[in-house]
Amino acid sequence: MYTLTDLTKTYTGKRQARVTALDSVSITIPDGEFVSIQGPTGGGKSTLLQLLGALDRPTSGSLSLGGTDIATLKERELGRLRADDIGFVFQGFNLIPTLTAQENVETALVPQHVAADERRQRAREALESVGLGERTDHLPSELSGGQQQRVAIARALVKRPTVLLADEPTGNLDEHTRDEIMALLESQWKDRGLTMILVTHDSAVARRAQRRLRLAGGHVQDITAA
Ligand SMILES: Nc1ncnc2c1ncn2[C@@H]1O[C@H](COP(=O)(O)OP(=O)(O)OP(=O)(O)O)[C@@H](O)[C@H]1O
Repeated sequence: MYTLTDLTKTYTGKRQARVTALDSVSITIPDGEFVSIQGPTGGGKSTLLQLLGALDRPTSGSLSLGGTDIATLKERELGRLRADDIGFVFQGFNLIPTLTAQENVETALVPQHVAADERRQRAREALESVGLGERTDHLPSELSGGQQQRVAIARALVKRPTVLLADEPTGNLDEHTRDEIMALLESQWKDRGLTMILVTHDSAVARRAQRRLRLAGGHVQDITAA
């Protein structure tokens, strides 16, 4: 479970004034929940996802995942948390263009020191689970956008995380492919009992979540019933 208490993040640039990206946000996200986050540009969505993903630390307040306070972890421990527990999916897929689908998925297991044989086996299974068992030797440039996102989802899930964070995962896809990717994410969420947190500008996507949050001006609001 995530517990956020008075979570605040400010950025201080060299020349610009201080920006409060998140302003005293307090929410809990139970294990296994599917949450969507919407809101205007600059509202703080990416900042929140970065904190939830242990990619950055809050300025003040606390953020705990399963009882571990992320704000107090050392860099190495943050790295281990990211490598073991948190899968990321991005709008732009972020695949390595010179590696095949299979190799891209295997890279997620390197920080976990999984032996090469097991890496190959698990990556193949992950690609099969996203419907790409026949495409393991293709380069990203040889795959469609939807297929590339499937590889990225396999890469996020092959390490068996407890949390999946997705930043506009369907932002680069047409409506039909968007629906296919959402169906895939939802089936993986159910099968694996993941906590899934998804940032989106697309209300059709956001409505599929169990709980809908809106972030604007650094403040969070529950709009599930809206
Ligand atoms: N590294 C940074 N340095 C300074 N200001 C930043 C930094 N990152 C974000 N901000 C500011 O913090 C605020 C929140 O930004 P954030 O990227 O979290 O919003 P967002 O809701 O994800 O927006 P978008 O929908 O455009 O991606 C904005 O005012 C932004 O300019």
